[in-house]
Amino acid sequence: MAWISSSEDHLEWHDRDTPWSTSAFERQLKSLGRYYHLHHPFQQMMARGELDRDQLQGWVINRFYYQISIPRKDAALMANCPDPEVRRHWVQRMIDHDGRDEDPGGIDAWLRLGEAVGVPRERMLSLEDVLPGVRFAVDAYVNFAQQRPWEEAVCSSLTELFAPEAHRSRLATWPTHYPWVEADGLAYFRARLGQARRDVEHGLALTLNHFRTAEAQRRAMQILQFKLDVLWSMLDAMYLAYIVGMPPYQAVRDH
Ligand SMILES: O=C(O)c1cc(C(=O)O)c2c(n1)C(=O)C(=O)c1cc(C(=O)O)[nH]c1-2
Repeated sequence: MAWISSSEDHLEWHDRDTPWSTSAFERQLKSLGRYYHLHHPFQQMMARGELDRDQLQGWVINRFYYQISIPRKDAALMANCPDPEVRRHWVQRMIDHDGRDEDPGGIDAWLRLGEAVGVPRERMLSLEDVLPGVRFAVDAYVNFAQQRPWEEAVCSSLTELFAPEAHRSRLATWPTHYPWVEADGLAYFRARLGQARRDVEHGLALTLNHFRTAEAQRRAMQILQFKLDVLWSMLDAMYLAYIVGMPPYQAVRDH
């Protein structure tokens, strides 16, 4: 059985050689939002308040590996990009995560989120509870940015089109469902609402401008689907470990 990332059945084409107009291309990219990790059963459970403390902690711990990898991904993209105009803009993403001067940045905000859900900094920084499947998925994203042309790496960041809805959902549901999480911990999600909007305007404009032929636009759709696969696979690994109760090597340990 083919899963969605190997199928183009859901795309609307006039014919395979005619590119979409810019607005149709944008619409097609946005249509992939239906595969965003917001709709994964793990995040659906999170939004319904069905995760216990260990499961919520597991998500925060594993997502930390994503958080620390994003600026490495952005540095790789910039290393491949000869255009100073793009780099001047893009560098802000690294500053958002790594911080500068008085601003401790997004990685630090995620560590504070960890503390708010009861995970000490040292445990999160140790990365020892990061699941192998999450590592592989996140590393695939960093490798992609290292190995592919920078415009493809820009396109791969476009899942951020859909991220504000995920942040908003957590801000809306956590205080009710997880009242034991200290409210300050949610600052990361709040900060991302504005940052993601700014980032995505830039990334989308670059993508719409660069991928112009029908073939290139198909490639852009595949790239965005690849990134959706990264995010979905991370949650698959977490679901298996924390919801099904089958972390790696469980079967071996049980014998
Ligand atoms: O919490 C989320 O659901 C979520 C998703 C994504 C994403 O779609 O990749 C990002 C973020 N958050 C995020 O906070 C963030 O800084 C970010 C950067 C990027 C990227 O690909 O460059 N994605 C995301």
